[in-house]
Amino acid sequence: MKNQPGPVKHDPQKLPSALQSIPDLLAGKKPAVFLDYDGCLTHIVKDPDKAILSDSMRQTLQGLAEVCSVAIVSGRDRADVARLVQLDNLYFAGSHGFDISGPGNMQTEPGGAKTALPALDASAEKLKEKLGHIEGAMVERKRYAIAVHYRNVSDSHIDEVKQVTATVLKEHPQLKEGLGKKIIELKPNLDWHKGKAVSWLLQELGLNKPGIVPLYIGDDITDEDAFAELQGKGIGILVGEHDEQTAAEYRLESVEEVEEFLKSLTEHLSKQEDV
Ligand SMILES: O=P(O)(O)OC[C@H]1O[C@H](O[C@H]2O[C@H](CO)[C@@H](O)[C@H](O)[C@H]2O)[C@H](O)[C@@H](O)[C@@H]1O
Repeated sequence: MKNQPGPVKHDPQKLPSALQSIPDLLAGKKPAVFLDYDGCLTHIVKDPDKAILSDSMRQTLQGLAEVCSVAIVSGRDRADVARLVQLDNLYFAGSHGFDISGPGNMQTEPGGAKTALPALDASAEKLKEKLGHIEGAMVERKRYAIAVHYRNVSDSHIDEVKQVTATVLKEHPQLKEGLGKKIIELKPNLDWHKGKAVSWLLQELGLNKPGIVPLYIGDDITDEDAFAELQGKGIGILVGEHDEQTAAEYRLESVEEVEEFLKSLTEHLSKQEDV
């Protein structure tokens, strides 16, 4: 069997700004908008519980969801991100896409992650026990993932956090490692990620059609799966930058630019509807 070619990667700094490109991005089509949460809709902060959505971003999302389909695709627990966003006309894919809900009582787990629950339970307990003495280390249990946070750990203890996490991971082949901004994640060792969740939603919502262009906006390494999945079918927009090359094709500088972009997109679509 021939190897599939990988996604085309770009230098984030050289990407064109999505803000100046809305008509080009849409090319006369209607968008379906997929958004990451942390670092995209809210700034990265020290305490994950303090990453609160601003009222103005909430209003912006609500307005956009009135003119096109909008989904939040997050590494957070689905219930957590839904509670932070507080809008009922959006779709939510939590635990990196393993746990999906939406309007009309949609609630589903298409990645088949249930089998990983015992390993996740055992690992979370072990990690809490083994990392409890390290100041600033935090174990965040999501339904289908665990994030080990080291943002608030002193430099001299970060290696210990990484080593403990690697040891626990090794004991559970049902789980695999994921990386993010100052976190190491333990995720079900399955062929499922944010990109697959986006494709699943497009199919399920009847959005796989020529008149629709899927847009995915995110800032982190885990968003690369979605950017790659959309190459040739839609458009990835990277917010800021991470440490690697990106499969996104456009960029936005900051959370503020994400909001400006979403507002302009809503305005553009509302004008189209008035015609
Ligand atoms: O996919 P996302 O919606 O971007 O979620 C990714 C992770 O976001 C959260 O952690 C990150 O944001 C925190 C708050 O700003 C920050 O303290 C942390 O260092 C970041 O890694 C969340 O806590 C994780 O569960 C998500 O996986």
